[in-house]
Amino acid sequence: MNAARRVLPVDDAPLLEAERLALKVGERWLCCEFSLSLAAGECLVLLGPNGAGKTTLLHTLAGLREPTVGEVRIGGLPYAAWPALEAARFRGLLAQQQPDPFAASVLETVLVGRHPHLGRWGWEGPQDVAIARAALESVGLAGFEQRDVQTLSGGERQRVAIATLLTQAPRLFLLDEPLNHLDLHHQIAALDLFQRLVREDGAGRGSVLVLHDINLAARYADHIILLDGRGGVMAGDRDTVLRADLLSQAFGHPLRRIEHAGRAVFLPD
Ligand SMILES: Nc1ncnc2c1ncn2[C@@H]1O[C@H](COP(=O)(O)OP(=O)(O)OP(=O)(O)O)[C@@H](O)[C@H]1O
Repeated sequence: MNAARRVLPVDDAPLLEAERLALKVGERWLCCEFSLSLAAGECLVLLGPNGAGKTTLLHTLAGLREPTVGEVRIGGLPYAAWPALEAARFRGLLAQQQPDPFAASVLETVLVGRHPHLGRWGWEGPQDVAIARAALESVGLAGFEQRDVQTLSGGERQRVAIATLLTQAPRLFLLDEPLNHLDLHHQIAALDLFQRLVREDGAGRGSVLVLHDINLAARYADHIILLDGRGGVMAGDRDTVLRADLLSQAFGHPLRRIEHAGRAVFLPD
């Protein structure tokens, strides 16, 4: 092995760090300076009203756009230090939309997740197919392999997208509205699945989720970043940020907090 080759990631570094980050689109500041650090085993949820900047922030954390101010690091190093394929094995993004311009089978679509892992010639082997099949099974889509993705329902297509990300098998999951199109059962199943993966001992995984449901955020998040849509950011542990007054201000609608079975529930007035 070439001794000069950089070893990624840095030992014991947090999965994800943002230092003194601030984001601007056009003339508008989406968020003022804040910092975050996500360790293995943790889940961070991004909350805020429409247009507040959640997707822009997630894409910045994914390395798809430069921060206006500050720095993002994964595994202890800025994206510029990561070769693209190694970064794709470390972090994976579930995008908000899944465009399907061409006909393709569900299995072919899910196998796209293996690309960062393939050898020089880019052929998928039996092991890659087995990983893809296991991912489809874990989202309840065993038996859908040969279906054309263009014929799927919205919820089925979303679960194919989740299976594609599982097939990619990154350590850091970045999920933009992963519950889009999912019914209640599949919403909980998807969040439980990612929680299990993140909490698995020794796996070194973590997750960042954009959610619209405050109660699901209260149930699954360790940390919350709440964008108020006016450039304000509240970042911290779940119980520090999930306060009725802060949420009411950010969403522009009064909310009340109720304790039920040891769990905080937020109800709109
Ligand atoms: N290239 C751009 N030029 C101008 N404005 C932009 C650009 N990209 C994003 N925006 C604006 O930045 C704001 C934040 O967008 P973003 O998609 O990050 O919001 P969001 O919180 O994810 O919203 P939603 O909950 O509706 O999905 C929006 O008002 C959007 O119109």
